[in-house]
Amino acid sequence: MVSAPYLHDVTACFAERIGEGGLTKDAYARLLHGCGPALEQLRRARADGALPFLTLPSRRDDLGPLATLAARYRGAFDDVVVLGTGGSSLGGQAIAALADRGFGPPVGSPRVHFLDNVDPDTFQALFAAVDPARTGVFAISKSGGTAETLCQLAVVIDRLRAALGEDALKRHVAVMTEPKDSPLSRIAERFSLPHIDHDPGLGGRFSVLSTGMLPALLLGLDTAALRTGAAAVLEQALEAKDAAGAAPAVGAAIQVGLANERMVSQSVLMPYCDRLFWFARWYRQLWAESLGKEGNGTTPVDALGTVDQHSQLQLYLDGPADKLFTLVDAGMAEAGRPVDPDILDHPETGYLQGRTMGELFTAESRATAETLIGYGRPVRQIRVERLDEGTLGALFMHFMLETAIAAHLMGVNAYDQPAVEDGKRLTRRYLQGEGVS
Ligand SMILES: O=P(O)(O)OC[C@H]1O[C@](O)(CO)[C@@H](O)[C@@H]1O
Repeated sequence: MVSAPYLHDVTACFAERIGEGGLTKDAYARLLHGCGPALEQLRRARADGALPFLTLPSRRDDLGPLATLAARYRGAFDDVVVLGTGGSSLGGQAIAALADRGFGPPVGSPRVHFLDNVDPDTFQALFAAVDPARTGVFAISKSGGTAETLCQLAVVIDRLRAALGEDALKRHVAVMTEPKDSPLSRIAERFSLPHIDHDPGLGGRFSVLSTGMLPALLLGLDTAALRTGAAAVLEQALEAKDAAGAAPAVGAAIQVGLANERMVSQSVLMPYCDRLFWFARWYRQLWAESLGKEGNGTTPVDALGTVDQHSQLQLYLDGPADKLFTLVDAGMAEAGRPVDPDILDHPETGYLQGRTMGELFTAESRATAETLIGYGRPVRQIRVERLDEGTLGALFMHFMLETAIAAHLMGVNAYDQPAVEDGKRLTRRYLQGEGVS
């Protein structure tokens, strides 16, 4: 059993059963051995700053400008719209879900809306719902050239300018992008918008501890705790005496080993916690875009317990045996009020009487894990005692490291996404009129 600060029983269910199925103990040991150089590479990258996602957890100096902007936005606006897509949006959404469960933000915070698509209907609905004078905008794009984000921003600026005048834009709109000439940085310059630098070495899907900070600050979350939780997992993994003691390395070896043996082609992340719904979406991009290269990779599937027990579990148990399951238990066993037996008094529901919702949640998570194991499916469980900024930061770092190490084992570059460029080129050609009848 491997444990890290904040995360418990990270691989327990499966690591103890290696050798029972197609992944032999020898093959697993060889992969674990291969994690040694991967960890060494990460140590070096942290020391020389080559991978900023490894140095961000211990930094605080970059938070100043974000805190200043967040304080101004909190004071001036009822609604803040975060524009951007992929890694420039999903991390922020995963963090925001900690504070806003969909029923409104905490007292003193604006409503934070993430618009990551270019559906005109959604934008129409947004403009109908917000008061321009009380609305702030934060556009995030690492490259500064993503068509969707530029189109979103152009549309929003147009609406704000019409409502408030051009001079007001610099108070209502800010951007986060690389410090270089780009379509986005030119817009910022032209309208004198505040510009927060996006670290050029920080790929979008590894940027959550940077791009997610403004949403966190707007919603009154503790950004230092997010980074401290990430730092604890990083420290534990990189200082472990061998790969077997580094939970992300164990996770990577299991995932890659099962894929090599053709035992899995999909990786299902199923938290039992609504607040981790967006975390699973964030993970989906991280795993897919980092590893899906040259025929490698497994398809990440984001699921939610208990909801998907009632929609996906039949397939998971009795469909193709091609999935690895990672269940996340967010320590809610004690939460909620006990069910009053006076209200639920049917003899068939005696098992619920006096039990809390949290107990039902936890029993279902355990029952699902054991049922999957009973069907011979590879399962691992991650337990956090309590979901908060620290444990969420820990989860982010665990999966970023696991992905980086898996990429090393597969021999692919985790930090690029060359194939998606083809579709972008074609989109540009269509919009320029080529091939459009
Ligand atoms: O932050 P940017 O540069 O706008 O990119 C957004 C997203 O688009 C991608 O480049 C893929 O098209 C992702 O890797 C990235 O997270």
